[in-house]
Amino acid sequence: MLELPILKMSFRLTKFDFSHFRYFAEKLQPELLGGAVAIVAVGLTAAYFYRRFTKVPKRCLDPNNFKEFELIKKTQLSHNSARFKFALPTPNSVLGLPVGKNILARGRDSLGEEVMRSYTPITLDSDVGYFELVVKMYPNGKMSHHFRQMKIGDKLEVKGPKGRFSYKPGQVRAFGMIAGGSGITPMFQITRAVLENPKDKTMIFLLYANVTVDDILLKPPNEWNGGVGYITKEMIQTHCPAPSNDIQILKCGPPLMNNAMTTYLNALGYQPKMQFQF
Ligand SMILES: Cc1cc2nc3c(=O)[nH]c(=O)nc-3n(C[C@H](O)[C@H](O)[C@H](O)COP(=O)(O)OP(=O)(O)OC[C@H]3O[C@@H](n4cnc5c(N)ncnc54)[C@H](O)[C@@H]3O)c2cc1C
Repeated sequence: MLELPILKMSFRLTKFDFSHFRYFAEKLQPELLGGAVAIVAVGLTAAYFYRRFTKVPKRCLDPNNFKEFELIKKTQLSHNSARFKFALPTPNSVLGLPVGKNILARGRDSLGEEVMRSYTPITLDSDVGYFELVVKMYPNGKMSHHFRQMKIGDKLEVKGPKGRFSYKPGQVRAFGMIAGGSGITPMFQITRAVLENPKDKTMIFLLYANVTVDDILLKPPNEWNGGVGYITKEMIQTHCPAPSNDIQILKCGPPLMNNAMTTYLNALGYQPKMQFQF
């Protein structure tokens, strides 16, 4: 039986505070309405001129057409994974990918046949002028072949955004994340978005399983000393938020792992709406 090392992290933050919004709602009086309309009008005019005269970053993705992006850097992370950095058309461009969404990449397998696969950039739209993918390449993988062959200056065809998951700050009190191998990428992207927004108080608990320690993607540079073994029902119980309407468990791993996690989560009382599989 394969032994899977497990990386566990938890980010403890406090509940979102809406009290100041409630204060304004309760104190709002009819005589203030004229002033409010005037303020809204001034606000809309300011927004128009802001958009007209400032450089709003250009979004690059097209959901219907593949667009080409040039590979500008490739960093080998382990024996079978690498980080790919692609340039956007201008230094001010942003990819235009909402948090939680993914892209479709098109390439050629070893027989020259067209192949398309989904990937989740580890960058956000706060990263201007480029985007990055972390890709795990399998020995006989079709798209893996394409990525293995890519050289600096080559172009990758990409379209999107795609995906059923959408993320808004404060939509849940806590996320439990269960990832395997390259399934860490959507978790990484969402975690970055939460941690980089000081107003977002969402708590995050991560269980991350890999075949060997060397396979752990995006791990901190210092020595890793997590647990060993498959993710069990008991680990979920210990490390993930308990079933509740204000939490969600996100799953992203190989099919067998996803199926096992769904069985455990169901048995632990997590209703389908509390689970999401990428
Ligand atoms: C929404 C979404 C986002 C994704 N984001 C990323 C990402 O950011 N980075 C990334 O590296 N991958 C990501 N993937 C996986 C990616 O889409 C491909 O499945 C993966 O790159 C393998 O494609 P391939 O054509 O090389 O392999 P295939 O030719 O499809 O398969 C070849 C072999 O690899 C095995 N294999 C394929 N995928 C997996 C897997 N996930 N785990 C274990 N074994 C597997 C198959 O069983 C088979 O034996 C994502 C998948 C989805 C659905």
